Amino acid sequence: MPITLTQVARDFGTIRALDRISLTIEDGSFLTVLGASGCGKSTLLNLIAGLDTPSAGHLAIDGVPITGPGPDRVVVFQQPGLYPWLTLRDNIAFGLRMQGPIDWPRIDDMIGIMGLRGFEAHRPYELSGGMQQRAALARALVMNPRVLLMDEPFAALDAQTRHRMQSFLLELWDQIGATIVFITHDIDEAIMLGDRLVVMQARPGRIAIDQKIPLPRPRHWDMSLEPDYLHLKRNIMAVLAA
Ligand SMILES: Nc1ncnc2c1ncn2[C@@H]1O[C@H](COP(=O)(O)OP(=O)(O)OP(=O)(O)O)[C@@H](O)[C@H]1O
Repeated sequence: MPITLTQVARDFGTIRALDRISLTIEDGSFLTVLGASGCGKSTLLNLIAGLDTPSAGHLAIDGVPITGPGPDRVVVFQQPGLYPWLTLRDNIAFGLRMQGPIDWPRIDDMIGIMGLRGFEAHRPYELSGGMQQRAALARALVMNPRVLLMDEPFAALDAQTRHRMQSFLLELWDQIGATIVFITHDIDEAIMLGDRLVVMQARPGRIAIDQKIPLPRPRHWDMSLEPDYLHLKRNIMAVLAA
């Protein structure tokens, strides 16, 4: 069952951050949301996460109104936000503490999947940026969310690490089958990752493009030289420049 947004608006004082957003996000799909700074991307994500409430319209998941955060929806931010005093393993387990006894074998499996084995006892400052972000992703995934909300999760990484993390996320998504809503400033990242792409425009924040990405999976970077890809990218650039 999908996430549905119906005529959603969000005002901050006189600023209309989002205006009449209607969107259906299919279960298990990968939606990328692209737009210039200030067009309401984070506001949209926060509403889906239940961290904020709309000024008008409504949001639902499986037809049930979203009234607050829930364990079915987990957010991954640009900054990994690991606790500096905890080891990598304890950081990853942190979210599960609230839910009763920690399933340590599951934590250790996730550490393996993330390629972090051997670093369990390290503190965040002893890890590279990419490793910290993988730990943040692991911390989110051990919660077994149906929906992963990602707010520019790779924006702070260098280009190479970013490419590695993008490929890694696609492989992971293939295995976990969660719905992903992924916010980015980066056109190539938006096209390369998503099944579907929403491009937003600012003041007020509105959907300017909402379309399926016509590229087969698995994705490869050399697809970015194909005519379909370049055509889509050119259309998006025109909208972003408008
Ligand atoms: N808590 C808030 N109080 C007041 N204004 C806000 C608040 N949150 C967002 N806004 C305003 O709403 C608009 C949309 O902000 P939002 O952070 O959603 O944009 P964004 O597309 O995520 O930007 P960026 O890419 O820079 O993160 C902006 O004009 C912002 O100043």
